Amino acid sequence: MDGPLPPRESAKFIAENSRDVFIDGGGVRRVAKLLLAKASGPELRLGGWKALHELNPRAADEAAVNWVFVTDTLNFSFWSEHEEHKCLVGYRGKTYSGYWSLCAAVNRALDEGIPITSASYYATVTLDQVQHIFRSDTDVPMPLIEERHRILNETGKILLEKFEGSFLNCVRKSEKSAQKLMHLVVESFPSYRDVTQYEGKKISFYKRAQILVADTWSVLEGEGDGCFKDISSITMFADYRLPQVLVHLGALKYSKELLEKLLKGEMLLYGNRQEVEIRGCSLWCVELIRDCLLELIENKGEKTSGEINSILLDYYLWDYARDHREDMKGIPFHHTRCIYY
Ligand SMILES: Nc1nc2c(c(CN[C@H]3C=C[C@H](O)[C@@H]3O)cn2[C@@H]2O[C@H](COP(=O)(O)O)[C@@H](O)[C@H]2O)c(=O)[nH]1
Repeated sequence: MDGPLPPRESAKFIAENSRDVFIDGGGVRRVAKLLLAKASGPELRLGGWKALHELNPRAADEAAVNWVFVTDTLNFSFWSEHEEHKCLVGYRGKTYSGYWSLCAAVNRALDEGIPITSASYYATVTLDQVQHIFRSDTDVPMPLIEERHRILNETGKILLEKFEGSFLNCVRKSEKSAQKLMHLVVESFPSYRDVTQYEGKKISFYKRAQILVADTWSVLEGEGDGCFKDISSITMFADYRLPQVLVHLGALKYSKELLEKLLKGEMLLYGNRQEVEIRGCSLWCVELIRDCLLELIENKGEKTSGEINSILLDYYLWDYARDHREDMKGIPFHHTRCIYY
């Protein structure tokens, strides 16, 4: 049976057939120009992953790779129905929300002597222990906590059975190919199988598998086992934040009907046509921004610190969304509750 279209081809197909989400060529060029000004800065380079984010591991060793694996295994669905009422985690004097609340909880557990990044621990961790580890400082728990527990047990058991309990062994089996690692992750771990249908075709986004490869590349600083020769074949990660920031920057537009639905906070089911169009057009939009940016860099003869790829653009735009939360308040993000992003 033939597999789904790969993410990049899926996104192109969706963008060509989309009925409620559109890419704005002028907006794409404006975003590329915004990024051109940053091309030689600290944000658009591999080192930013550690330099700009205090919760990410400093090391580039096996423990750091297993930290990335467990956080990206749980890297989904942090949004809350009411923005002012959400899960928060305090860690070392700072309060974290969203994705960072997950990282803060992982680091807090490690500080408490709980080996949350060890497969031999999370393969049999109980729901009570998971609720304690990811406890919130507010009365709003981290969303999908039961699913997170189920996925930890499932993933831990597979990592023990197939990769002697360490994700670094999985990385080494990929022989420094980002594509091979992405497919090995999707084949081995069911919760990473971010695939659905669109207009009769099987399509894939593999959002968590792609960000896992990207974060592995980042934590290993692009060297040794993390020196993936095809890292630039990884696309942006189709989550719920990137669409919001692309609309805010004018590179993506919604139909009136879809915008009204999102402004009302209506839920979209995973695999729903409009949800797929939001994710697919966002992915394709970032590919076009990257192409435009690379052209601008070449025309300007701009020096960059290394190859600019969709991963670095994605990281930058995601961080931009975090830093401009207030400015983006009027732009809705789509509400889909699932384990894939
Ligand atoms: N496209 C894209 N989506 C990303 C990330 C990250 C974390 N990566 C950072 C960590 C280290 C690196 O330096 C990266 O900067 C999380 N997410 C997704 O966002 C959503 C959470 O959003 P909020 O509710 O605002 O926290 C959720 O779907 C989550 O899966 C990314 O980078 N790109």
